[in-house]
Amino acid sequence: MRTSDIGPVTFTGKAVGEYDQDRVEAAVRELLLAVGENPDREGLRETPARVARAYREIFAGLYQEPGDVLTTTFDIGHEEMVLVKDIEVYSTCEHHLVPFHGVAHVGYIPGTDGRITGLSKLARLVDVYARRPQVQERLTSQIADALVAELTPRGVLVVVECEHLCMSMRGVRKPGSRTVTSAVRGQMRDVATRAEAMSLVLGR
Ligand SMILES: Nc1nc2c(ncn2[C@@H]2O[C@H](COP(=O)(O)OP(=O)(O)OP(=O)(O)O)[C@@H](O)[C@H]2O)c(=O)[nH]1
Ligand SMILES: [Zn+2]
Repeated sequence: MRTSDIGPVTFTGKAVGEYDQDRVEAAVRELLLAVGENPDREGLRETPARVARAYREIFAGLYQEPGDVLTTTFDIGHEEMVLVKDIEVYSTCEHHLVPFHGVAHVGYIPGTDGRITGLSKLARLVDVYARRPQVQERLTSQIADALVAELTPRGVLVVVECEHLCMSMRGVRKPGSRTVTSAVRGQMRDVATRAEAMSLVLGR
């Protein structure tokens, strides 16, 4: 567990083993057989290997830590809010293993040392947690807690808005519905600060 001036932080959801390409390939072949398909027909012959390569990418975040991407920090003495909006999110619902996708808005107020990180690093951090089997609420809070631990900022706000294909293409079948989750830490909890951040998020 790591701590920061905003509070204790735990990270969960990392890989418990190594990515096993051969095993994924065998499992996809088995899945195709189980749904009644013929994995040896021409169009499917390469599919298990292809899916195994794709899953390596889709679940790459299982093998990364926030510290791997929040590598570049600058001490420029900037103490005001920094917000990156509309960071594209592609993740995988851990209940049905189908995608959910949308955008994340990530904002923070630097600590008293004025230490900031590269803007692209915020988007990379989103990917670390999105590229895992996920639920949207955990994705949102993990991004916030990682920023707290790595940057010791005075405040953090993360808003994630996604459409879940498990709700669109199957099940309740409600395409177009969007789920909004937020995680607020430290001084971003102050009513006026939070209102300023939310107005920046919503002012498209
Ligand atoms: N809170 C939360 N729920 C999610 C997320 N992704 C999917 N779900 C929900 O997880 C629930 C799983 O419910 P179950 O009843 O176990 O599964 P199911 O029978 O396939 O449910 P339906 O989707 O309603 O058909 C569903 O209500 C999904 O909408 C997420 O990111 N956060
Ligand atoms: Zn789902």
